Amino acid sequence: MRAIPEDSEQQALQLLVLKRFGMAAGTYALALLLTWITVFGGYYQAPVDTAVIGSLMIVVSQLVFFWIFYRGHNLRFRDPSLTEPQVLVGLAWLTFFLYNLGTERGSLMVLYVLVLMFAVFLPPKIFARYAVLAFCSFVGVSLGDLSLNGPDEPQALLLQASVLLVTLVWMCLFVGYVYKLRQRMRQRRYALQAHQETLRGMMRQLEDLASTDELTGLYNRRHFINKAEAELNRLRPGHYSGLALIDLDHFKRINDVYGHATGDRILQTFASVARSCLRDDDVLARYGGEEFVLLLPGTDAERFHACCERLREAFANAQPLDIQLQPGQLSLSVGLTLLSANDSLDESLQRADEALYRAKHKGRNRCEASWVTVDA
Ligand SMILES: Nc1nc2c(ncn2[C@@H]2O[C@H](COP(=O)(O)OP(=O)(O)OP(=O)(O)O)[C@@H](O)[C@H]2O)c(=O)[nH]1
Repeated sequence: MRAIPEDSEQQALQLLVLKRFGMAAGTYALALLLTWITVFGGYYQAPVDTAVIGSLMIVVSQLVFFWIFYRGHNLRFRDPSLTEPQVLVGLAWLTFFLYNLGTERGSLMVLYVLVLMFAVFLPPKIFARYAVLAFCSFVGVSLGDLSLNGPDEPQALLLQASVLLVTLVWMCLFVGYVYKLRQRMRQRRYALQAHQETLRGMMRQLEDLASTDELTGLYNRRHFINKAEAELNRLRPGHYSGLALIDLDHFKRINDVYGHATGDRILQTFASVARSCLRDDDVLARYGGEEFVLLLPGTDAERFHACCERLREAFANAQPLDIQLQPGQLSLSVGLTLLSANDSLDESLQRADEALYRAKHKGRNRCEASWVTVDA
């Protein structure tokens, strides 16, 4: 298709519209067949030229519609199916055909129903307008014929007009019913969409709850493991991510001296200090108790070490509100390592843990590294 709609929704709509056009074109093909059956069957009372004109009307009008749909010009209109113009063309052609058919037109007036079937999804008022047009066209053509050729079975005309009237009234009532049904279905769809939106929101909340540590608002251990595994799978050879275990020093002492609530506030202080030191892509999680774990995607030994040093210093200088701490009371130790492709998360955590142990052993408040990687 040459006219490319803006998004997939428009593409789906255009596909639907083209399918409907295909149905209309198929119906016109049958109409063409009928025209020539009446001609060859000897029922067609006008000169054959008029049948040729009628057939050309069908072919040309369908080519024009096809061109409009093919180029996507129909998308500019409120109803991209162009139902009303199509029904108008259908009614015009049918009236022309029935006029030329002569007295046999009564047996083919049912074709008005066929044309109006394409309008059943229009609002009832608009449908009724086309039903009235169809009725007036048929009666007008029949009366015109009557006045030109004299009264040829006027009772038959009355019967035909009555049958058409009853059929069209019934169709109008049916269209009203279909319209109400569709409105009800649309309302239900909106209600369903609203429910789905609420459910999606609840799912998001649940996911947040399941992946977040309540006290610090950082990711929890389970979520970190998932993220780290995903990062490991993404890592290409020759590229590294930093992994660090961070442990607050002498935290038991802080709890003992200032109380558990203050200890909690200091854990929260660490979380906010760390957030301000890190980028959005960095993953920081509470690993358990006063231990945290950090994953820095796409880094190297030097930059990762510098980042952890920055974090250590920022925490050492932090001043939690309403807590009177002695200078140097806040400190942390870090064990660093690098993750590389084909590494195992367990082994890299083990390396970071060994480095952390060394940092603690050497007097705390420092960063120690285990740079041995599987690439090395
Ligand atoms: N306030 C508070 N304390 C916690 C929490 N989770 C763990 N802790 C405490 O953190 C302390 C950790 O103590 P240790 O494992 O002995 O470590 P530490 O005192 O920091 O000593 P080092 O790590 O060797 O420097 C324990 O007293 C835990 O009770 C928590 O959520 N809130």
